[in-house]
Formats: sequence, C-alpha cells, structure tokens
Amino acid sequence: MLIIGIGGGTGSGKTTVVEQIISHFPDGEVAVISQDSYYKDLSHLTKEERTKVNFDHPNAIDFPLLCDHLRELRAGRSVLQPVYSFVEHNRTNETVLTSPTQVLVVEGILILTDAQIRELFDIKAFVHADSDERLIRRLKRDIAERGRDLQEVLNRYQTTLKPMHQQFIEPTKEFADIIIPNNKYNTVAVDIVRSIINERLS
Ligand SMILES: Nc1ncnc2c1ncn2[C@@H]1O[C@H](COP(=O)(O)OP(=O)(O)O)[C@@H](O)[C@H]1O
Ligand SMILES: Nc1ccn([C@@H]2O[C@H](COP(=O)(O)O)[C@@H](O)[C@H]2O)c(=O)n1
Repeated sequence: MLIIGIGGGTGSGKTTVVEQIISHFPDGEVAVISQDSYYKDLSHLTKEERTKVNFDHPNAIDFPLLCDHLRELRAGRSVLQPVYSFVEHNRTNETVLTSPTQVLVVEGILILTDAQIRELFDIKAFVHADSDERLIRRLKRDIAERGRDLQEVLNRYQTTLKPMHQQFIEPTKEFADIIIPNNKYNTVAVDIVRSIINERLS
C-alpha cells in the first residue's frame, strides 16, 4: 500500500486536488481518509460549548485513533472510519467500513503536524493558496455546505484560523516532498503527483 499525506490550509483546495489526483484510478484501488473524520468525540460538551472549540489546533484531532487506523490498513485489515458532522460539531454515531487499497490518500489541515503520522506517509504534499483566496473559498463553502453565516466564519477566521495557520499549518510545508500551488486550478502539479504515484506503484 502506498500512503500519500496531503496537508495545507483550510480552503487551499486539498479535497479538490485529492479528487483530481484519484479521478484516473479505478474504483477499489484507491481510498481517501479525511482528517476531519478524526476530530475528537465531544459528546460530553453541549452544542454551544462545542461551537467555541478551537478546531484548528492539533489537540482537536484524535491522532492516536487515526494512526491506529492507518497501521491497520497498511497491515491489510479493514477499519471503521468515524463520520463527522460539521453542523453538530461532533462525531456522529455512524461509521464507514474502509478496506485496504493499493493507494490511500490522507488529507487534512493538520495532517503533517504529527511525527508518527508523517512516518506512515510514503509521499507528503502541501497544497498552497494565498490566505485571501482561502478565506473567500472558506466563506462560500461554509455558508453553502456547513450551515454557517458570514459573521461566524469571519469571527472564527480572526480568532483561530489565522493564528493557528501561522503557528501550526504553514510550518509543515517544510515536511512536504512536493508543494502544489493552487491559487488557480493546476493540472500540471496534479499530473506530476499522479505520475509519482504510478512510478512508485510500478
Ligand atoms: N483552484 C481553485 N480555484 C477556485 N476554487 C477552488 C480551487 N480549488 C478549490 N476551490 C474551491 O474552494 C473551496 C474549498 O476547496 P476544498 O477543496 O474544499 O479545500 P480544502 O479541502 O483545502 O478546505 C471549494 O468550494 C472548491 O470548489
Ligand atoms: N466543527 C468544526 C470542525 C472543523 N471546522 C473547520 O474545518 C476546517 C478544516 O476543514 P477543511 O475541509 O477546511 O480542511 C478547520 O479550519 C476548522 O476550523 C469547523 O468549522 N467546524
């Protein structure tokens, strides 16, 4: 199994780039795991308390569970991946059966911050987009898809997203084997990553 870790700030286009990378692989040969599925279970907090949590700090992620699942998949065993709700700010009671595949892509803002997780990656990439572009994309997406309003996104951006990006996410660029520029759609960079994957698989 080849495991590819893809980091980068919120709105940089990680999910979009991953979809482009895997689009040419046959179904069943590739699986994607999002770090978002591994936000810690916050059932002990009220919904109001959960809205105040800093979701851009590494402590918000259940890295031991993610690490365990990646090791299980690498060993050829299936795992039950948690399912996350951005509306409830919490893990749901559902899980998704994820089976080992030839290629596994793991993406998330903080995915390159954890040394044990980094060691499991055969290839590490960082998707870069400028902060103004990321904020615009995040605003549009969170209002359209994650049940947020303008005020909430802007407030979260100023209080947590921006400082956490500078402190934890941007520095992980140094761990990347390849940086994918994504201020605009970049088919060349996506093709390069695809050929690296094909080369490693052959
Ligand atoms: N290169 C791009 N140019 C314009 N919009 C983009 C680009 N890449 C992604 N987007 C859009 O920006 C939003 C956030 O992208 P997404 O892939 O979800 O980012 P991330 O997973 O890094 O948070 C989505 O609505 C997506 O369609
Ligand atoms: N309940 C939550 C949990 C996380 N977030 C934000 O999601 C961002 C990470 O997801 P991307 O798809 O954008 O990479 C992160 O910046 C968190 O602030 C949230 O808004 N609510």
